[in-house]
Amino acid sequence: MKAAVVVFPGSNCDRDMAVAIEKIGGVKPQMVWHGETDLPDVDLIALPGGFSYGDYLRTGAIAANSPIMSAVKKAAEEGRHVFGVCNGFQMLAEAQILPGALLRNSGLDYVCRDVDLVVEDSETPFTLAYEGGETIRIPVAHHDGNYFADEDTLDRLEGEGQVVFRYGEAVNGSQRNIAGIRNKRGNVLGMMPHPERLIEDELGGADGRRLFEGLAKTLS
Ligand SMILES: NC(=O)CC[C@H](N)C(=O)O
Repeated sequence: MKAAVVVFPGSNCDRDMAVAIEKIGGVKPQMVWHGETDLPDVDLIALPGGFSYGDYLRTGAIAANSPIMSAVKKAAEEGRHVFGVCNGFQMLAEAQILPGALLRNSGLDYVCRDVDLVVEDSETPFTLAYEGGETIRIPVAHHDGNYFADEDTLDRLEGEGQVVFRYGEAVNGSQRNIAGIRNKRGNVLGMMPHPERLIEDELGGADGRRLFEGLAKTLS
């Protein structure tokens, strides 16, 4: 699987993402600086977690206006796979590549722990190695993970099967416990939990591994 990981000032999960892609996908991804205007010819573009621009203004808002994001938007429209984790999801929402917004956690605290996550849709290219309805354990680490959208948008997301992951417990106040959504076409996924942090038992668990296995299967 040919992949690129976009790096922003303040990214801190870019290396973990690159390691997961290389270990499971078999090919070292290209690291692309946010100031570039073109993406390499890849099948997967990953927007990693972190604190781009120190989360100033609103988290993900400045990164969403980086030069590379026009290319990311175009790639998404062309059907290439785009995967945003945590700060990457916040950027996808700010860039309006995915609907909704990630607000401050309802408890106003930074939540950093493993959480139960229900795989609502196991038919996306990102989740096909999971069972539908399965509960997995994946870490979260964020202060702005409280997913918000208006009721019509939420109903549409649910109706079209675009809710891919839902928290199996109270985490951050997200509407309808939404933890991850996809676009209508299914080639863009944004999620707050970090599957790239849990890809082997030595790290405390491997529930994140199958996401990359699914991608590798789809994109090989
Ligand atoms: N791990 C991360 O990507 C942190 C995300 C983010 N900037 C927040 O705390 O909300």
